[in-house]
Parts: sequence; C-alpha cells; structure tokens
Amino acid sequence: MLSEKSLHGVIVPIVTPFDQRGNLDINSFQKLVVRLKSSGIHGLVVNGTTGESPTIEDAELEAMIAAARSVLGETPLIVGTGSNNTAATIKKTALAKALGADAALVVTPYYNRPSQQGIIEHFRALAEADLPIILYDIPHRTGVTLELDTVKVIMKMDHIIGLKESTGNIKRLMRLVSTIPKPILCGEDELFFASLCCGGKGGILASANLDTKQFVQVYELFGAGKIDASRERFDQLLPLILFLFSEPNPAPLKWLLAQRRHIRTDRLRLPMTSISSDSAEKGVQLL
Ligand SMILES: O=C(O)C1=N[C@H](C(=O)O)C[C@H](O)C1
Repeated sequence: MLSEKSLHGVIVPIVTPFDQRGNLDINSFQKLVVRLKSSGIHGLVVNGTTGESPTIEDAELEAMIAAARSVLGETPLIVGTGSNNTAATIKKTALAKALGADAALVVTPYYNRPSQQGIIEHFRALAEADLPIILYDIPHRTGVTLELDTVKVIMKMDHIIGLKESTGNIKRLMRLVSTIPKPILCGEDELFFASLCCGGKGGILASANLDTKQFVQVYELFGAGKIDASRERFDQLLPLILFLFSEPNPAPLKWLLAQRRHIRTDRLRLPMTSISSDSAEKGVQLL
C-alpha cells in the first residue's frame, strides 16, 4: 500500500490503447508498462483521465490492473476509481484493492453538484474501501470548485494520503503546500517545474508517457539541488507538453505514441476523437 512518505516523483497516468475496432489492446498496454517502469517512474495510474476512464468497462479495468501489477513489482500502482456516485466509487475502490492496487485516485464528484459538505462526506465514506486515496482536484474538467477549507478538511482524513492539484493556480498551490503536511502532486504538466519550486512533491503527468526519462531527470536533478539543470531539462520538454494539450488529452498523446510505434493505433473511444489534420501537421514538425 502507498503511504504519504512514498507518494512522490514522476507518476504516469497511462493511456488505454485500443485496436482499430476500439477493443482494448492489452499487449500494447503491457509493453507500455514495461517501458515506463524501465524508465524509472515512481508510480503508475491506470484508468485516469488519460486512460479514458469514462469509457472503460470493469472487465477491461481488471485486465489492465492484472497486467500492470505483474510488471510493476515494487513500483506503486494507483487506480482511478472516482465517479459522482459514492457507493459506486467505494465498490470500484474495493475492487482495485482486491486486484492489488496500492492506492486510488479519486476525482471530486462532478455533474450532480454536491455541496462542499456533500463532497466532504463523499471522501469520508471512502474509508470503507480501506485503500489509500489521492484526492484529485481538476475543476476545469469536473465543474466543481473545491474551497480551500474543504480541501483542508478532506486532507486531514487518515485514508487520504495526498492531493493531485490540477487547478493551474500557483497562488493556491503555495497556500496548500504551506498549510497541508501531506504530499501535493502537480496535475498540470506545464507547471511541473514551478510546482517543484513551490514545494510540490512530484507530478501525475500525462506528458510523461513520452520522454519519460527526461521527466524523471527533471525531478531527480531538482531533488539533487541542481535547480538550473532541472529547469533546462524541463524547458526542453515544454514544446512536447504544449503540443499534447493543444487538443483534449489524450488525443495528441495517443497520436504521438502511435507515431513512435509505442501503440498500434491512435484510436480513442467516443466522444473523444483523434486529432485534427492541422494538429497532425504540427505533430510531424515536433517529431
Ligand atoms: O490522467 C491524468 O491523471 C491526467 N489528466 C490531466 C488531464 O487530462 O486533464 C492531465 C494530467 O497530465 C494528468
């Protein structure tokens, strides 16, 4: 199981590869996990936003958890289990635990517009699943605003071990780091280096599916006090990051992974669609 102490570094939310018909391509998935592990990642997230979690069936999730677990060894396995139904979230989190997950990444409940108290109770109820939880705050996707006081209450719960911060607000990040003693991870790839400078403990970064070793170097150079070298390495990654978020994630990422032959197709499941031809032209220049 993952603890506050071991939650840090470059954690990769892996894509879910599909074949031309849109079926799960478990062989490509397993090869991706092997490559990511050998690149030195500090954790893997299966079924995150980048893994197209809204479209993944339970049987597919089970197959991916089993495949990832068999490759990862001691490297932490985190599973995205969040939804806007508390009972369903508890059930999926308990399933993830039974299949060998070390922690769950749980997004704030979206769409049904719970009150701040409702959100607190949602996270409190997750204790029942008996798996460490990382709170995932991404308001531009969920439409849910988490007040700072709400974050503080949730982060005090014993089963909550960290926060994935995707608001993109550096002032807020600094407030969180100074008031919350648990690890805060960057979920806004462009701010990864800045977030380390503010006291963040690492990042859950879709971009790190590619050029993974360089992302790990940014983190390790920073940890070794080589701040300029870390920033220089991060600057080299910026064009990649900007391209990957020029259209909804993970479409550009899947396109690049397919171009580099890491996955067989850039197929997504509707309502997500492949990148436009304009973006593909920009991607070719980047390649
Ligand atoms: O899947 C994730 O976890 C991430 N998703 C974010 C998004 O798609 O908005 C980006 C971040 O890199 C990690």
